[in-house]
Amino acid sequence: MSETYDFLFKFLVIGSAGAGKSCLLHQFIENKFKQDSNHTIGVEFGSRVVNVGGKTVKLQIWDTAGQERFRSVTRSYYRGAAGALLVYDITSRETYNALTNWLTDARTLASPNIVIILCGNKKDLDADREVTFLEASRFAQENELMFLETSALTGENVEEAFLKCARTILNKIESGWDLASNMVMHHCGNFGSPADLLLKTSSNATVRFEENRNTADLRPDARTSPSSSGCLWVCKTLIPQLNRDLSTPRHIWSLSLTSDLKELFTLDTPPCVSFKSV
Ligand SMILES: Nc1nc2c(ncn2[C@@H]2O[C@H](COP(=O)(O)OP(=O)(O)OP(=O)(O)O)[C@@H](O)[C@H]2O)c(=O)[nH]1
Repeated sequence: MSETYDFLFKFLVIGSAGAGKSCLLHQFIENKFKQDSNHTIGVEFGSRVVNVGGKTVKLQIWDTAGQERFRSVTRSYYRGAAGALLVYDITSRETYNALTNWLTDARTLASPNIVIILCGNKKDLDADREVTFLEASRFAQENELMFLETSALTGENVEEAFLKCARTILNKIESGWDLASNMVMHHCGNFGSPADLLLKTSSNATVRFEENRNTADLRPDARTSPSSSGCLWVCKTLIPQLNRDLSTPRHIWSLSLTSDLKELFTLDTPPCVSFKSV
């Protein structure tokens, strides 16, 4: 079933094992507490369409395993993320102490511009608290993070955390944040359907597709008419090669944009398109 939305953002939920990442995602998607949550193995995935400031935004959320042994797997999912919930458990100083490492991963592997909200989870267990609100809010301020204390159990601030992050990304895009000047979208993986690949750009942007050193400039006449949120490029209809090649595992291609990418990536089926700076 197809859904329509103005923007799609890839989100990550990162942080140490047991902090409550899977429960936060479950509360956000299902609106209830996940009983008997087990350790995540590798990566899990959920999505929800929300309304942010009058725009429809699809959040494509990747819940990563916090256990160290999955670190190399989860790291490969960071690319292309526009936002992240960085989660610690307020009753566990150990999970708080690990925040700097998670933050470094997010900013180096996703993007230095990634919008991050720090979530002090298990707010309902205030009596067992090991990390004060003040201490964490200072850490957030020093590291340019937004901050909320949440409870996946009661649902307190869960919706707010995701929406606050989405709102900040949207504000940045709408105030002309050029997320992708000199950026190359880069994919190495397996697509379900190339029809899902869409790019929104400003009306004067040009897009170049590169594959095995062959390049093809996308034709301006193949764009849909400019809308308030920019031009929409539907790559499937523009580049016949995409139909063939995007479903090949580990096929590598890239898209370069001259300017003004309005939307980071738009794919329904994971793994999604990601990008890197050049
Ligand atoms: N009291 C309380 N318990 C919570 C809350 N969130 C999660 N838990 C519990 O904390 C434990 C770990 O939760 P998970 O969501 O599985 O933790 P995780 O961060 O996804 O762990 P990994 O998948 O190993 O990285 C489970 O026993 C949950 O029931 C919360 O807000 N309050």
